[in-house]
Amino acid sequence: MKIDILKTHGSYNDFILIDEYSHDYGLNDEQRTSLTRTLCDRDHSIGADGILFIQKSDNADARMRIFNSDGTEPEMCGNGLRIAGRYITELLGRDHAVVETQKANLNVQKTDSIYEDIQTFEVLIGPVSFDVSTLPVIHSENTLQNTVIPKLSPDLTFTAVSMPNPHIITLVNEIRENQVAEIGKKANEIKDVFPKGVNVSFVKDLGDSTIFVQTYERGVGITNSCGTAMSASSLITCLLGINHPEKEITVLNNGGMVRCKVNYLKQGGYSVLLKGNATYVFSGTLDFDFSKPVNSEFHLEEEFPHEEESYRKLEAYANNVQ
Ligand SMILES: N[C@@H](CCC[C@H](N)C(=O)O)C(=O)O
Repeated sequence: MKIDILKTHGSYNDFILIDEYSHDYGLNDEQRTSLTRTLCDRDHSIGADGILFIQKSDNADARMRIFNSDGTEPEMCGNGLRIAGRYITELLGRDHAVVETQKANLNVQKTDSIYEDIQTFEVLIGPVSFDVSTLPVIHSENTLQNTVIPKLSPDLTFTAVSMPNPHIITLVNEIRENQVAEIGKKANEIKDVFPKGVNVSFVKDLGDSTIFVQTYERGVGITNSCGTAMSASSLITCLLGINHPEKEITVLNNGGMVRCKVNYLKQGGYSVLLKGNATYVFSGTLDFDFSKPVNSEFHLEEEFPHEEESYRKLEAYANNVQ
């Protein structure tokens, strides 16, 4: 089967985008899982943190489904939604779109460049909930806030929040990647605490409304960044009094930088506005053999070097802020 693909990234959280909106490839979920596992393999294929499937929607402008590199389908993806938003708005010739995701229809808007000449989109992340049943996390109280999870670590304290995919966040003085990896892996093994797994983020406050976030993603492992995790981390720093709702927070990560603004909702609760790049890397056609995925071939059609060059400048700027 011939399938067009677009390689993209949001803060170097990288995705392959497959347009099922314009092309009816007739894929079923078993095939989507097979495509994802095969193509995301960094050693033997294109490599990516996940695949974004863009589809028609009955109640929004389009629908985004995200599959993690291990083939599982999570509820949401913040960096991916910016990319889906760019793709959909360009397809429809508009600046704004409403995108159906697993738990909610979300707004995506093209906005001012986050840094010189970068395709920038903002997405409103939600619904946000601290109710432990929404992650889920097995805990004796309704919320888990600033609390030690003994099976995970005797000294780190975590806050659990769904964005609506599940996150736990800890604030630390220093981020050590091997610790993020170890705790993240463990959290995804203790199914009696996190039955559906969890994204685990370590956050360092850098002062002046700036934080650094590193995340171990459920279904992927350590990534350069995670959009819903950076939104969740911004929210947690507001709850801890380090940052403030309605004020922009700069979030640095290993893939660059985004900006988040925590909003109070009139009806109570929060949403988070996530603003950042939606960068195209290359596009091409895949000759995919579902009976023998390893035999599949990829033909490169177009590269976007100008986008990559601009993004490198943002990365250099972000490295200087740290
Ligand atoms: N990278 C994403 C989140 C993708 C889903 C996550 N791994 C999960 O399983 O919940 C983002 O940018 O939010």
